[in-house]
Amino acid sequence: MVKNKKFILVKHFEGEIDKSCLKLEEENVPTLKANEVLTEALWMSVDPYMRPYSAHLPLNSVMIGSQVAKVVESKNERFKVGQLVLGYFGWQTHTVWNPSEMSSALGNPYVLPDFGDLPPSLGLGIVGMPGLTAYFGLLELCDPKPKEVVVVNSAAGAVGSCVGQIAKNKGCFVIGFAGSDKKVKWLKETLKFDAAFNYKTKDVSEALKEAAPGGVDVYFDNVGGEFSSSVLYQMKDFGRVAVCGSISSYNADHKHLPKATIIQPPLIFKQLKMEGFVVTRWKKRYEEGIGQLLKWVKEGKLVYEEHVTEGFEKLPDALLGLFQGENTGKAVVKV
Ligand SMILES: NC(=O)C1=CN([C@@H]2O[C@H](COP(=O)(O)OP(=O)(O)OC[C@H]3O[C@@H](n4cnc5c(N)ncnc54)[C@H](OP(=O)(O)O)[C@@H]3O)[C@@H](O)[C@H]2O)C=CC1
Ligand SMILES: CCCCCCC/C=C/C=O
Repeated sequence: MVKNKKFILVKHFEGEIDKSCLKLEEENVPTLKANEVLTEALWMSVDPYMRPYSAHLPLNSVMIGSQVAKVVESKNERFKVGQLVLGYFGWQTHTVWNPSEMSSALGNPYVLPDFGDLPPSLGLGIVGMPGLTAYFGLLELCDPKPKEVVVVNSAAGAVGSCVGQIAKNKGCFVIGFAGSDKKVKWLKETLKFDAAFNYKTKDVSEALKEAAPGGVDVYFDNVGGEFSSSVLYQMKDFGRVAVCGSISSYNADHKHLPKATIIQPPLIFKQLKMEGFVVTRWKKRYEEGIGQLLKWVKEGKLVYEEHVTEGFEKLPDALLGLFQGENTGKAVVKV
């Protein structure tokens, strides 16, 4: 009998990720019915959204998340044994699913395109949801032009590293912020960012005055809070701001949220455009985005890094690691 291992959310997180909120269970995998598919997870994703989105997950549900999985049995002619699929199947090793009954809110499971020699785990990262977030968020909301100054934070992470590289490829002057000197070195030396700073040791306003004395045209925000207030005061007139993430506040108590400097003065007097977004807005264009991102990776125009944690049982540690800045590039778990 095939066994499914799964992590159940037994308590909602309060404050930092607490591993005891997740319980590992095992169950028998049921026999397939007509039209059903059985997949086995190969690579699992850990993403910051898991912290805020899990607050709405009913207790005792399988923890949310996407995975790259292999079709191991199929009674559905659209999915063949051996194919690799990307699906939001949650934190479980084996999933029985009926393609015609899957929810489409996040985008339905799809067969990965041909990655050639590239690892299939990229389907969770630069050629997956984080890459799409960078691609659509930056290009659709910020419309960066050659020579414009683009600032991105969490810049050595999955989304940020892709944002900075797309902006570089568009001919922009790119400034990244990350949480360690090692990450800063990677941004400058490998990703060829024009400037990069460790926000833990360098004041953000001072850094921007040094690197972009004329001001910032585009700000791609992954962090929020006081960091963002600082950047907004350094924007040029008619600057564009994509509000992608707010990881600095995901662990905060929503009844006592941290305060940040007010942002209305620069928004008004610099006539800024600031827009929040969720990547699923463009789910009808995912195929286009994935095709473009994969092409850029194959052409060497996008460089990727992965932070791999070994072992399904280590998923909670890997999720916690995101909030401790452990990862350079995309954090994934090899099952
Ligand atoms: N709107 C959308 O549709 C989407 C939004 N997102 C958002 O994009 C952001 C980046 O996601 P992703 O690229 O997957 O994750 P990352 O790969 O960037 O990993 C998270 C990183 O966040 C940084 N970080 C953690 N805690 C803090 C903190 N308190 N203050 C500042 N930085 C912190 C750490 O880097 P460091 O060492 O630099 O501190 C860490 O490595 C997140 O906010 C996420 O929610 C992601 C996907 C879709
Ligand atoms: C419940 C799965 C959500 C997937 C969409 C990701 C959007 C991320 C937003 C912020 O991190």
